[in-house]
Amino acid sequence: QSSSASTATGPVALSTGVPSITLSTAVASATAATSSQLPSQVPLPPKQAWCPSEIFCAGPLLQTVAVANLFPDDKTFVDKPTSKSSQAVLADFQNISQPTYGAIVNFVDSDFTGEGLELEAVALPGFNPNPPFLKNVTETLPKAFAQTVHGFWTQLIRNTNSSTLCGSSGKCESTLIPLNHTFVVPGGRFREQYYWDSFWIVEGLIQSQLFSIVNDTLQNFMDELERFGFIPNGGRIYYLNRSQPPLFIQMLANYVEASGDRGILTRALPLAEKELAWWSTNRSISVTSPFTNKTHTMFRYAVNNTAPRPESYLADYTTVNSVSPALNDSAKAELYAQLATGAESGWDYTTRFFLSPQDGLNSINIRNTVPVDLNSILYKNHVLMASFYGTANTTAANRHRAAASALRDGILDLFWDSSKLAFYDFSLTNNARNNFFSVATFYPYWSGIIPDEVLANSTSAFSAFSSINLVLNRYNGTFPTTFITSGQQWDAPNAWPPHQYIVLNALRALPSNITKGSIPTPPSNQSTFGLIPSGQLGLSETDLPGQPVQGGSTLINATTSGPNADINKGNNTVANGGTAQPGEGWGQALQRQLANRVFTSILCSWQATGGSIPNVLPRLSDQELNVTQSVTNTGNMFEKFSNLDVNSAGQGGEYTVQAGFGWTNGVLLWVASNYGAVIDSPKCPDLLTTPTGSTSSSGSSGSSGSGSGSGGSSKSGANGALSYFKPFLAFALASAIVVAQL
Ligand SMILES: OC[C@H]1O[C@H](O[C@H]2O[C@H](CO)[C@@H](O)[C@H](O)[C@H]2O)[C@H](O)[C@@H](O)[C@@H]1O
Repeated sequence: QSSSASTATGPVALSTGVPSITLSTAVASATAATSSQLPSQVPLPPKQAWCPSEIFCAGPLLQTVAVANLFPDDKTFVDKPTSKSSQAVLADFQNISQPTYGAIVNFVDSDFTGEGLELEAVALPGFNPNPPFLKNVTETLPKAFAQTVHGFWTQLIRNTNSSTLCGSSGKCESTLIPLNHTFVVPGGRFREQYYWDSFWIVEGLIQSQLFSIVNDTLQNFMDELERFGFIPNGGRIYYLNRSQPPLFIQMLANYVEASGDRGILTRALPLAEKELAWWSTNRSISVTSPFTNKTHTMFRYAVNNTAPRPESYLADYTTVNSVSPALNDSAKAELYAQLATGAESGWDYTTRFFLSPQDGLNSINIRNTVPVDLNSILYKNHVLMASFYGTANTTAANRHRAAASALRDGILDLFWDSSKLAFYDFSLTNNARNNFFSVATFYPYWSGIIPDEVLANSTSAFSAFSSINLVLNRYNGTFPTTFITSGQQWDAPNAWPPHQYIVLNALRALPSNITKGSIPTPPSNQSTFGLIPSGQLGLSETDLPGQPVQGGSTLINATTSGPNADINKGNNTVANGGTAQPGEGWGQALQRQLANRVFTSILCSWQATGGSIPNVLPRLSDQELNVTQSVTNTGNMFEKFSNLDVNSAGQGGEYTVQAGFGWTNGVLLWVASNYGAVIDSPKCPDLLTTPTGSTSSSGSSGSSGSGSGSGGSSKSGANGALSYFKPFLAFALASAIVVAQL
């Protein structure tokens, strides 16, 4: 990226009583001399029937703007409504005689407006600043932080406001899918409603007793089911070829249980059936087990797509066109389909779904993978549907019970490895279990599937969960997505809030008779790695990611094996793991420790980026905040975290780490509500003296910790730390080189 986009930031006029949001509108910026011609382009991909816009979907206009690389984030352009009618925009594009950088910048400036302008902030009527769940939190600082985070909802509530487009003519075009009801956005570049994010947002809203917003969220999803037959990845037309992990039924169940509103089921049950039918028709596959020879109907992510994702056009175009030797058209189409499928899984992207990790993203093979998490989610959906119908409709209830039972058989047959005591994905390519360990191993427990070997006794149950013990002892932060450091955002060292929730709920699902007794001690001269069944992680101890520690004046990796590798081991507990409770078993101890780490990670990274609470949590000094380039910031609630620090955001992937952030708020509130009695005040590292300081958290997306950023993504943000930019710069540089070569 030879020049960065600048950001025009201005307050948006809002009516009284509505929280003010700041729209940061990225300004197009040429990445070469304005008079230079754009790089030559490869032939256009086929038009995508599901995405007919001639402006925002695959076609000459989008490819030309993408190749010009005007914005640090590909999503910026496709989120900019036009400022003229579609016909006028297309005519202006046709009239560009010389496609120079300058001509494309002028075109975008004159024909498009600010990203996110079709949205408006909405007040939360009757917002209660003191929700009852706060009574569950004992200590002063955790309680004050939970209350602060509860207040962040006010910054993330949106309505569609198409009237802001094109004055009163209403003929301008935007990618936003208008929604009839209020919704909650994740934050930062994610300006629209997202499917699986909403599950954790709903969990938090339930703690906050904001039931009408949960109802609105569900009504929007039901409208989408009526309109499209499925729930799209997110609220933009460029997401209309794919869904995301199907958690609608589970949101519905949690809402009905918390609010008592069974009335919603009249509308919801037929639409839930419609969603399940969509997954069966479009995403099921018959798999004959090499272990038992039984045939199971299972589910996979599988998007039909033969073009770059519009919101990541240049990224996909670069990935596909830089493979060496060059791919033919059908191989390109297959890779585009795999990339879109990765996005459908919610894990975009991860080594978990790569055929050969050394070939990286080019080898993504998710369409030929049967994922343990997706099938566990669908199993639980059927269990919940059976209970919704209950005795009022025993035929339907029995149908769902049978579907759940069949899926359970498939999950235990295909995914469960009884010698390693772990669940793994099934590879259709190799007709075998993938020997790749990830946090997805905990989904079946969360869904209520507990293998007999785990139920057998406390020793084998602990073995199945021993990786959590390793993480808490060996690393400073929370449970990583995988143990492979790849630069992809769903790999180490990134730890995502939703997954901490899954791990905690997996532990909660275990019966108490197998979680009694204290956490086992490793064999002599071994670390907690020695408690993990042989081969479970698929890595030797020394191949695990290193944990940086201060070594004199520099950072070095902690010892990688033996007892000293457990750098966070304390007396009866782990650092930032709370206080051991009388009589707690190992299951409760692991939950208490992980819940404290989650709280610590979120709070410390917020404080390190300028967060403070009057009379409870002082604002750090400018000298300290300068370390994270957060002197003018008020704290970031990050979307993902590093498991190497408790005050660091995650990194990697195709966009910079975002702040806001819906699911982080949701998980924090859920943890506060469920573990508040055992959450201690976090001990945040000193930014000036600890190794974490030099690489730790800072503003990322230009949004404040309160999640107020509704626009303005990433690199152009006011407070971005260089450490966050590095992966992107490497990617951008690679993109520029490839584009230049084309
Ligand atoms: O623009 C790239 C991709 O961004 C989204 O994915 C990431 O953010 C989502 C919102 O928080 C989250 O649901 C997903 O798990 C993240 O990986 C989007 O969902 C992708 O479809 C999109 O291609």
